[in-house]
Amino acid sequence: MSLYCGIACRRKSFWCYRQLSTYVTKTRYLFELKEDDDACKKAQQTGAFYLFHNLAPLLQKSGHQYLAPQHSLLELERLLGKFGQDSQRIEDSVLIGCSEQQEAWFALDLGLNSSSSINASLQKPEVEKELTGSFTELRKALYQLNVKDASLLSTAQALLRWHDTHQFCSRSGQPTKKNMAGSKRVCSSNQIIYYPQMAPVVITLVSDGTRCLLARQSFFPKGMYSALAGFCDIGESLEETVRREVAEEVGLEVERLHYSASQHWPFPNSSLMIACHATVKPGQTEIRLNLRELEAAAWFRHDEVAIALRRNNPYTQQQNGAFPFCLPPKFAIAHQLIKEWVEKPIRFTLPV
Ligand SMILES: NC(=O)c1ccc[n+]([C@@H]2O[C@H](COP(=O)([O-])OP(=O)(O)OC[C@H]3O[C@@H](n4cnc5c(N)ncnc54)[C@H](O)[C@@H]3O)[C@@H](O)[C@H]2O)c1
Ligand SMILES: [Mg+2]
Repeated sequence: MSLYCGIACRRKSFWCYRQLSTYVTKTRYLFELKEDDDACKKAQQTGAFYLFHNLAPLLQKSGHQYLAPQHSLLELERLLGKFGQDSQRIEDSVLIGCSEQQEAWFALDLGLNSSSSINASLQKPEVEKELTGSFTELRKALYQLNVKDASLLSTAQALLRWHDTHQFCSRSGQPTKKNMAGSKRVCSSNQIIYYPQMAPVVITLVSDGTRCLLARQSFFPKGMYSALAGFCDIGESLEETVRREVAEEVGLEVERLHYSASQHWPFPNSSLMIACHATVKPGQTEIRLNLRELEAAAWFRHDEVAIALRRNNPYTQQQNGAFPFCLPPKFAIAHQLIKEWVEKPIRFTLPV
């Protein structure tokens, strides 16, 4: 990493990147691509594309892992040509990041109806055969993707879904148009700009000092338990949401709170997961389950949770009936929160 220069001068490109650290250079480059449609279109020529079909990413199996293949613009144009589509469709792609060498990464959904092309969506089996991969449900694939691909595909899916569901202005009813990068949509009749949104959600690992509280919803994979989660209501602080959600879902009063980390989560719509540890008042540990929200909740001992964490792919192992319960995938912040609780004592800072 070179020294952070702090001086941004305008030259040929939007920013002069000389002397900036790799991270700052990358960030400024992505900013430029979001602001400048021509620069973004140019970046597509040397960029890499991740393909989706109805929000399922194209993946290739390699042993027990899934890999997310990248395609060049040329390969994509050839593919669209083969299936009778014009390359105009590439304008539906969204920018999702770039490499340290400033190779821009894009995502394109070949299954959703395209706003920039009159042709219908591409048929999934034909495309899978052509690209020697399969469009796989992202939620299931998360267990077998590396963290970088999981994160990139989650961003891509969330952005593609947002564009698919925000094609009209909610004030005028007129179509909205995306910019080249897909970082916003604009209504041409009144110039209202729409930006992709995330709903804030708190996820809390409640502890009584020696045990932690895990719960499951009926749609979770069989045997999977996670920390308590809930959407922030309008007007609430993070602390108020934690206190309300824990009371609503398991009938307990949270005493102290410690912020841990945050994560974007694409399912079922974009959320910003804000992860916290919390304790309950000593002696007040009796769970009163809210059956409208949860199927089950229980206190788990440290050693039980530590064993569950060590399993490689709890989902598969649970299906075999070998273990009493399993935890969310490594990539999920719930997993990180539980791991943190198992590995080190938490210093509680915030009273609620
Ligand atoms: N990344 C992780 O580790 C992880 C772990 C657990 C849960 N989650 C996510 O957290 C989210 C919230 O958890 P939950 O379902 O227990 O929340 P919740 O306890 O608030 O219950 C969901 C209900 O809240 C209501 N609601 C209020 N505001 C809403 C909004 N903006 N969007 C949707 N519904 C809203 C709806 O009636 C919905 O049925 C879920 O989407 C889930 O995917 C992520
Ligand atoms: Mg909940």
